[in-house]
Amino acid sequence: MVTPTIGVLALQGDVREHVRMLAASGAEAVPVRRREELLAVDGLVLPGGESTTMIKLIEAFELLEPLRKRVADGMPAFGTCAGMILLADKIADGIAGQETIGGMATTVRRNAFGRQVDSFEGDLAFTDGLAGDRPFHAVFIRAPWVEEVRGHARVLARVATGPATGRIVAVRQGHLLATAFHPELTGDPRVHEYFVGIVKEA
Ligand SMILES: NC(=O)CC[C@H](N)C(=O)O
Repeated sequence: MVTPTIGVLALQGDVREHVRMLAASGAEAVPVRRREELLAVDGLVLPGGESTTMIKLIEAFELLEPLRKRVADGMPAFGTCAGMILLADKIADGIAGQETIGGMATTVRRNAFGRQVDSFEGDLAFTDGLAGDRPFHAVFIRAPWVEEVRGHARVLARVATGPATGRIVAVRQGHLLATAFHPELTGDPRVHEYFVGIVKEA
């Protein structure tokens, strides 16, 4: 596939920023709101926003089962922040009964960095050659972290400084990718390019 078509789930959250980054990373980017649109894409980005709101909208738009099925059937998906929560099999502190799409063998903790450090920025060193030799400047906004990875989920990056040092903030499991931060906000296309590569391989 020369130019993959990658959808951005467009029910809530920072959709436009992802569309722009995907377009700059060698993909055709399209918003996805309906089942037929979901079925037509080669991969999907789940943006940041508010995971409790997003899952309600996903249910209201009757997308939960179609999303679960496409993810289970191998469609590459990339979740950022709230999107990372949506891809996790478990939420450590979710409001009672908060559903996820699931698929990644991870447990995430919402708003994990706490109130004082609500939002912050920092440089990350990635494994897996994702970022070459240069650190990736990451923006965290009321971010979750990954409390635990199981099975085939692999850690790609951890927080490098401060009280949260060592916390897992990027994970890959085969065709699934998740970051606790917002790579769509900093103008550095490396994480999006990496995801476009996963979609091309799939
Ligand atoms: N920037 C974000 O996506 C924040 C995620 C939000 N705290 C949630 O739990 O859904």
